[in-house]
Amino acid sequence: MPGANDSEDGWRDTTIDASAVEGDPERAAAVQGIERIRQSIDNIDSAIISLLAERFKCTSQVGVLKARAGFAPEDHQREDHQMKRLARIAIDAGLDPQIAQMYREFVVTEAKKRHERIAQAGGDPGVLDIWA
Ligand SMILES: C=C(O[C@@H]1C=C(C(=O)O)C=C[C@H]1O)C(=O)O
Repeated sequence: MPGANDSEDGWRDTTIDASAVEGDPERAAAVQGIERIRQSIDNIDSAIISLLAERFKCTSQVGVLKARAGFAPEDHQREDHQMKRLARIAIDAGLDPQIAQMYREFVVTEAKKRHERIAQAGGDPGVLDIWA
């Protein structure tokens, strides 16, 4: 396909910028549309990163309370509840619930790793590079 290259990681790759237009009006319209949508994608990514920072601040605070009270990092009953809840929310929102599960697995696993580090430091959250 014109304009597509194989990238190092094996994906077919096209850099979408003015050079991708190649004098073709259909491509020019596509590039314009993509650039407009990318503004919203960037805004969404900013919001997600800010929300993740807040989530990790919260889970680290839970980690401190757990470590000081002698509780283990994991609570599988809470995780089961979250799994079911997020699957329902994803389906209602029109999102593949597998994506919600991948998100949940990622954040919960990272939260528990931080709980372990806090517990090993005797409940001191300062052990984390940054608070989150
Ligand atoms: C943050 C907690 O600790 C762990 C991490 C969880 C999370 O990231 O949401 C959920 C359950 C626990 O396995 C908690 O118990 O609330």
